[in-house]
Amino acid sequence: MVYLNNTPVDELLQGFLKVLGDYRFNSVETISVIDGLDRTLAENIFAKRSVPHYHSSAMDGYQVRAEDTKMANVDNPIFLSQEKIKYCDTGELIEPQFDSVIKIEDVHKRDNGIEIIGGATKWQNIRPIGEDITAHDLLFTVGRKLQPMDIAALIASGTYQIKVFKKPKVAIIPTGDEIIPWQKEPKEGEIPDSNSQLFANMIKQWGGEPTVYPVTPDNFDLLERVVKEAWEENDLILVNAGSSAGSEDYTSKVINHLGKVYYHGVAIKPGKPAIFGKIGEKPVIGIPGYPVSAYVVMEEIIKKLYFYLKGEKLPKRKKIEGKLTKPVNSDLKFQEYVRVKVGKIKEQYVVTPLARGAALMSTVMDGDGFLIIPQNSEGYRAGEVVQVELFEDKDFDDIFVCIGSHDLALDILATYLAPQFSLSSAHVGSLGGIMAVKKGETHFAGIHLLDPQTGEYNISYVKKYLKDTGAILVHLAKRTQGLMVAKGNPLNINSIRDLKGKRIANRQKGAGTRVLLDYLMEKEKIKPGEIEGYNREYFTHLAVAQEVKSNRADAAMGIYAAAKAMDLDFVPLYEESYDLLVTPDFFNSPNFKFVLETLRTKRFRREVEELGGYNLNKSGEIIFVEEEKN
Ligand SMILES: Nc1nc2c(c(=O)[nH]1)N[C@H]1C(S)=C(S)[C@@H](COP(=O)(O)OP(=O)(O)OC[C@H]3O[C@@H](n4cnc5c(N)ncnc54)[C@H](O)[C@@H]3O)O[C@H]1N2
Ligand code: MOO
Repeated sequence: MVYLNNTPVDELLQGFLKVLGDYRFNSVETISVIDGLDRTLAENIFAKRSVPHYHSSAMDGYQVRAEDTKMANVDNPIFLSQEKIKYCDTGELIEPQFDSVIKIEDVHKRDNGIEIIGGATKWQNIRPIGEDITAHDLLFTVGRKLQPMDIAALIASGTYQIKVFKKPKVAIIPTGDEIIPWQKEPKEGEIPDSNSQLFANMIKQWGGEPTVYPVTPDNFDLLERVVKEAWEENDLILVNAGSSAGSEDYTSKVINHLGKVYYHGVAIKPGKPAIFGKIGEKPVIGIPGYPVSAYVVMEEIIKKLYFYLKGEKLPKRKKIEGKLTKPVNSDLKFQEYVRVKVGKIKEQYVVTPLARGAALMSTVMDGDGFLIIPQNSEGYRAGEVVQVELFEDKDFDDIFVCIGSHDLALDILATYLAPQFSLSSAHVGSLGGIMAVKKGETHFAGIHLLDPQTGEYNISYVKKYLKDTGAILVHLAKRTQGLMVAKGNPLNINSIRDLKGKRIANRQKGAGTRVLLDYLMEKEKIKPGEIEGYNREYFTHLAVAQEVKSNRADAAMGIYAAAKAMDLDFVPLYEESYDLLVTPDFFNSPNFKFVLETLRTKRFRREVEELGGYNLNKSGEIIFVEEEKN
């Protein structure tokens, strides 16, 4: 074994399966058929009896002999006396002397019998023995994962006990001195054990039986004891964290002591420090600690291994192709798993890469899938068509893409759209939003851009950038922009002039708030060099508010609601117009009508105004239309 080598993922999987030889998760147990949902059959099943197991009536009506009805027609009604018929309900046994059923609505009841005006054919409205399932038919083969109708059919055809594969037992061993049980409130430096539940629930989704062991501190003997115990009780053992090069990473030492490590380090990112070993015949795997690294190793390696050892077909991720909105670079040494958001604009998928950090659970939570960049590839350019493997098969028609400046009103709007629709938003600032509308990469964008010449908001930008594409500007809110300062305003900051010599947290170029700050600074003839932190950029109101809150900045330009959310003081400076810039296509779709109607409701307006610093009297008003030119 080479310590922390860099084995390509496919080579590792093949090699490790070879190491595991004939080992399989194939213990079998017998269970009642009614407990069989989602269980995997370990036997072939043949029908014990036919369904139906007797000739039965398919309708409510009268059993007759077809022969007796032959002559009946409209002009020649036939009367059948009580002895020649028998009433039956749907599903009832057909008596041997009869061979046909006439529906109740096709007969006229008479005293002592019925009258019919049409002949019945033999076997009409009768379900013969075995119509559905015939005794001795092969129903299912080994490996069938039982579904609700399967279980119903098994019961109907006489199988009550079934042999299924035992659920593979998977041990999950969280380790690390900083890791505490998930129920405890963490102090600084402590991390609640969230990964174990990630693993346990993935294992459950795969039909396995996870057991989470107590958190084990970074200690060789303690870890060895838990691994031994878990090894006795389980089919697969997962040890979490302690896989990288740090001196307290005991996982590989313990595996090597009890068995052997075959691979340490795989050429994927995130997830590279994973460990693959074997104790006795059982696989023992060390999974990296960062949640996304852990998720990638589970999805890409453990899942394949698990289904192989279970003898089941691997559930594959659905793939779609879409246009990349931003470039993604990749490390040549690794196969990279970039989490992406997917939107569907005019029948085309657009793919936006999310942040890359291996610790960012939110990138899996908010993401729709993986963009997998092969080893030895430098990545992709913006505009390239790329393939995405979806985490879940979704209906993208019900997802509205909103790329632009962020506002809390959009979050509230999202709560009104749910559950029919969801809002997939990316925060790239107002100018970024305008460009996304122009390039057809979003349905709409939130924008608030001041025209320093006219003092007017948004319209001049739409005229300038969207004169060919066309777009509709719909008003969302008037909101108060100002300075967020520490509680009690200890530095007595009351105007833009007071920022001189102070530390600020600034918004990124192209953000409406940044344009406004520059405008106000220009008016006061203040140079960027006179304000510390002018060049430190953040992407949201809350991010800059957080900087003030934690005293890394004295002030930040932003909206009242963000100051309030962070319990900061607020110095109001300017009322701006925050509008939605909508593509003509989306504007004319029924989906946008729903948005527009929501913006105009009292309830929505009031809820946003309650955040403070908002006026929604005119939300939903169409303020400017730039016609589409062909
Ligand atoms: N000097 C080096 N440092 C690191 C390297 C390296 O090559 N050299 N690799 C980095 C990479 S890449 C990864 S991935 C991580 C893997 O780290 P470990 O598997 O050793 O895990 P830890 O260091 O113990 O933890 C990392 C991170 O994950 C959190 N964690 C751990 N267990 C849990 C849990 N059960 N629930 C939630 N979160 C958990 C842990 O607190 C850490 O924040 O190493 C890099 N470092
Ligand atoms: O492998 Mo680490 O998992 O890149 O972040």
